[in-house]
Amino acid sequence: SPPNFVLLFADDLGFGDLSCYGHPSSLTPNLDRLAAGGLRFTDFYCTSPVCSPSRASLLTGRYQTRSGIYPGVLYPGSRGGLPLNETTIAEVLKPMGYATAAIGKWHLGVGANGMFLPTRQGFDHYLGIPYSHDMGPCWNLTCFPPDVKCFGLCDVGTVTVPLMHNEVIKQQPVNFLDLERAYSDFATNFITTSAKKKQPFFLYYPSHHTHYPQYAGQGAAGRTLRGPFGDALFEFDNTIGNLLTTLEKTGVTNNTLVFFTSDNGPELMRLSRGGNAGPLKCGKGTTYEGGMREPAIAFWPGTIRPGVTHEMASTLDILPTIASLAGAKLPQVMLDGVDMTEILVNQEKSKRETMVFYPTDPAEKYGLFALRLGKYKAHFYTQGATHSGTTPDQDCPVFAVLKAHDPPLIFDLEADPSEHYPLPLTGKPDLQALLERIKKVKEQFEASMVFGESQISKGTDPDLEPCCNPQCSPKPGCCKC
Ligand SMILES: O=[N+]([O-])c1ccc(O)c(OS(=O)(=O)O)c1
Ligand SMILES: [Mg+2]
Repeated sequence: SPPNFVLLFADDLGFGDLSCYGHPSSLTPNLDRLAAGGLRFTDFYCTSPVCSPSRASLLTGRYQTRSGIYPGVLYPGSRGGLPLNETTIAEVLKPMGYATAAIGKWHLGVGANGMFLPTRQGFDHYLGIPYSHDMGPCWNLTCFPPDVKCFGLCDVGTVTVPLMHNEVIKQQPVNFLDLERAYSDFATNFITTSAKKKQPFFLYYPSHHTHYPQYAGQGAAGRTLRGPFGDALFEFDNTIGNLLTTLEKTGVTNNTLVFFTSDNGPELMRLSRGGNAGPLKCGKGTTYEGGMREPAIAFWPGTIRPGVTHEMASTLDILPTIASLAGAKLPQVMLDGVDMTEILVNQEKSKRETMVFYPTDPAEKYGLFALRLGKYKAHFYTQGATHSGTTPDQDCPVFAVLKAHDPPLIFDLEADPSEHYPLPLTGKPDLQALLERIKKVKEQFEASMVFGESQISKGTDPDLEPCCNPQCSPKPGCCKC
């Protein structure tokens, strides 16, 4: 019978944040269990150093430049969103009879009359906050029990954060202390209902954890050595435990692929309340490894043998892989992802030889900033980012201005995963040959790339911000239910 899929997507979680990736004080027993019983990736990439573009690529198998989710991210009042003519993983699976649900952070558009929401993109059910939970004032909201206010101000001047059920606002502002329990119950009910009906299901759970401002309810707050960030991560891990228990109870564990990864690198700017990129350079907002190499785990007892793979793979590859495993038709569009079933099932080599790195704000005149070819990473442009500020590495903060490199900086990521030691190209014939290959790959990629109309350049309209009592005034403060 066709396999079920559970796609777990963390927010702003770094390559070094999980206990099974070496973090000394994080507490992630369920993710560690997935890693021990599944395939842990060491070279897995997202496609953008920030949220919305990365999520667009995950759900479509296409770079964000093709679907138009660039530059930057979507906001509560954005006019644009993931174009409805893009085919999401949910839409690939619906014709095969799958039940589909999305729970958590959408961040691919709300739009007029909720036209871009998950229920319009192939998901039967949605419960969540349609964008980052800092996109609304949080200084007066409770993030930890009994009444510890959230850290920082978040975005003042827009509506408070809404919890939506399908296309209806269920709560505004959301109560962060009850949120994870609501997500967990919604998810376990969805799994149980589908399993009882013997209907194959796709559960997409893009958690808000561990995005700023961190929050955690009873049972997670104060439970980890790592403090607030660790408690938020522990709450996410606990929900994952609930999902695994439900898969067991409903007897579908051996017929379900669980895949975990994260949307972009950690916010180093939050100091000890931020994430950790491990040995990788910089973090969120940059095209260094710390901004785009993510933790990733594939779990499917009886089908995927436990182990670690160093093969290169990406969020782009998840749609083609799920389509192949479900026997579903691929969308007839230019896909950038490749099927990685052979890596999962036979620990084969990856079909992916290259990975392209776009910055937060891609532009046709610059094109890709960096690319990886085999073990080599070439940077044609480098730039720091606000989200990667406060680290001792002077390449990471926003005052590390845009710099072109011709010839590109080239690193050997197997000998030097931290991108410390650029290879000396002069007088080395074999490196000159490598440089030529890299330039050829870049040319071919850029020739294939057609930038779709920017959805984010359509701007924002305050009237489009989700408001639970739209007739009220004065906006946005009156939107409370
Ligand atoms: O890249 N950005 O321009 C950007 C702006 C505001 C955010 O809150 C943000 O963070 S994100 O939404 O979690 O990616 C990113
Ligand atoms: Mg993010």
